[in-house]
Amino acid sequence: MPDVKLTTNQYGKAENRVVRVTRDTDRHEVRDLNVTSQLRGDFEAAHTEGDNGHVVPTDTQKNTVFAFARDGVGSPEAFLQRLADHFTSEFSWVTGGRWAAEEFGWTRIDDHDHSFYRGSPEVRTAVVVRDGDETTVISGFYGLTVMKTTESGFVGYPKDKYTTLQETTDRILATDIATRWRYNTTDVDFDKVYDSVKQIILSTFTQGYSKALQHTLYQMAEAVIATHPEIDEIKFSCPNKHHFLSDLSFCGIDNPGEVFYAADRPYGLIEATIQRAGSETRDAAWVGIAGFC
Ligand SMILES: O=c1[nH]c(=O)c2[nH]c(=O)[nH]c2[nH]1
Repeated sequence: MPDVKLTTNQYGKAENRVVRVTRDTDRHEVRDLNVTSQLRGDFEAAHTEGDNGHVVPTDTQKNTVFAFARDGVGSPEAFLQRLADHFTSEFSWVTGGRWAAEEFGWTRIDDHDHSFYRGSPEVRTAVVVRDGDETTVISGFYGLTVMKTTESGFVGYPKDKYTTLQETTDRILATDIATRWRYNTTDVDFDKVYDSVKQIILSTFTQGYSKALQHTLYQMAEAVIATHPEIDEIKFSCPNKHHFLSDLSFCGIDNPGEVFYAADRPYGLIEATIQRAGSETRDAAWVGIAGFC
């Protein structure tokens, strides 16, 4: 046998689809989550000896998620922290873990009391990483598709023999916003800050002239960090959903920026992390996030 040792490990139940209906009154409320629970700690013997004495079953983790939902869910970030508190206090060898959730938004149909449609374009995300006494909360969303039909351009880039792109000062800017932001505290009204960050991102997208998607992402990040002292870092991953002006000259028709061909691939992929100057990093908390953010 080669000389090996166990290094990083975590385990749990992935993608527990929990739908919590609050029906204290006839006007029901819905929270619809996809929750993943993973424990970290002393699981050495399970791997090296097949000794399951420390292995809280993934099935138990799943049951705990559903049992906790019975007491109400609240924000996904608060729910995940309750799970973290439980597993790290109940089992002495569980020293931390990673709890993640997606949340799907439901909107009332005609303001109806108990009928909804999947009304939120974006999927909300939350991650809680517990390491001993340290808790890191990362929130975000993906799938928020936005477009502005002018006030965007792209000029001043280097040109070489492979460059065919024409400079433009009037183009469509469209993207699917994926973003995650890291809090420097757990003392947060997470639902309220989520709504605020989403609104800041959308408002910033509309404002002013975009010199590039990179420029716009940076302005969104600056605005979020300026408004929210509890946020130290924000990441974006945004495809540049190209809209090419359709050349109608073949049949003698002009096209003053009105008919576009929406290409689906290839697409530019613009990704950036913007951090509050002087703030501490928590790079370990980002491990496990698929892709850039
Ligand atoms: O906003 C843009 N950023 C780029 O980096 C880029 N590259 C490109 O061809 N078009 C664009 N647009």
